[in-house]
Amino acid sequence: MSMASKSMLNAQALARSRLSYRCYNHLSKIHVGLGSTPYSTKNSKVTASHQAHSLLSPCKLLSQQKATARKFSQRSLGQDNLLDVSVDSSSGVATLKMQKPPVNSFSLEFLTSLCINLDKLHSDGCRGLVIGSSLPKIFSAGLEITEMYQPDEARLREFWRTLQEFWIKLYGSQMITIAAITGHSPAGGCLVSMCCDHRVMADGKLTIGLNETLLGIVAPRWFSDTLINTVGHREAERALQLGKLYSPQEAVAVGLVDQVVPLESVAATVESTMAQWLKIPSHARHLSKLQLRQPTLDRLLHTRQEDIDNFVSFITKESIQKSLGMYLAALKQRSKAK
Ligand SMILES: CCCC/C=C\CC(=O)SCCNC(=O)CCNC(=O)[C@H](O)C(C)(C)COP(=O)(O)OP(=O)(O)OC[C@H]1O[C@@H](n2cnc3c(N)ncnc32)[C@H](O)[C@@H]1OP(=O)(O)O
Repeated sequence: MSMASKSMLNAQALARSRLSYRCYNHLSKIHVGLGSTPYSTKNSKVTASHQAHSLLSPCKLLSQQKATARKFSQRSLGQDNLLDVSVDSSSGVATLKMQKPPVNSFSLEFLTSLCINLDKLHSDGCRGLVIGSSLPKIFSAGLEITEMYQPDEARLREFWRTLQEFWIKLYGSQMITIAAITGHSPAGGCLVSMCCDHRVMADGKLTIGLNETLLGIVAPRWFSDTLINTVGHREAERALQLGKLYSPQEAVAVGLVDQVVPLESVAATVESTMAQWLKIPSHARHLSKLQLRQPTLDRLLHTRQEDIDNFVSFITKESIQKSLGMYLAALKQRSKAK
């Protein structure tokens, strides 16, 4: 490598480390210790495997080993039972695959794991992140409905806080984020996709959209802001009210996704898109992203507690619980009938 390109890389690395990352700073103040505090949960404890992950520092470590690194070697960060995370040591691009059968629904444990892994990849200096799914035909079915149905209030609050946190981390991420949408992506699944900088969706009988009204619930302001920022105000008005689930072709037509390709081409398309984005100086790219996204992030950052209170008071209403119960029963019925 020439001296000129070395010093440019150094300057970029320095700029990255100096960049005052408002979201992360803010979050680390608000929610320190997410990675180290055992989360007692309904079904399990989330910590052991995450702490094992945090002993590794693949991006930094491996960049020092550049001379001996094989081109495109994949370094697995291991798996917890919910996520499969690996890092390409030559590019610093991480791939995070959701693997929570049957439908990658976002429970408290799952969201906690996602937050911890995002923090880890960010602090390891990863430059890019591909979010995908290991489950065929499913990106994510959105929020785990049983978290909201007949809930324990303390857990419900933690669930919503962790969802907020995940959104804040991902929407403002310093990494280049690309969603590889190889399956259905309703509600929270669509939200996660929209947080990414670029969305590649597989063609076929799949759907994506914010369908909350179909469950009788109302997407909070930060969900709708994210949609407005993605597809524009008018399209968002219709989509939110109708709970519209778009086909891949419809989604690309309104800009909800950026590319639709055959399923077998999703990985290659994501890789070539990432390669293009990686050519842009990282600090300039990230500051440009924040210029557009920070006002939306700030709106939630300034009202997090109020948003949790609103959510809890809304979701625990008898009428809303009734709607959720009916929706869950219909899902189960449909699943049984298959
Ligand atoms: C103020 C509140 C704001 C809330 C904001 C966000 C809301 C959300 O994100 S709510 C979640 C909304 N999600 C959905 O409406 C999606 C529902 N699921 C589906 O449409 C389908 O499951 C899907 C198209 C994703 C996949 O279809 P299939 O592959 O055919 O799977 P099945 O439908 O047979 O489902 C298998 C199994 O999973 C259960 N399931 C599905 N989605 C959820 C979910 N979101 N939460 C919990 N459980 C879910 C489904 O009932 C089946 O269970 P079993 O009957 O036990 O097999």
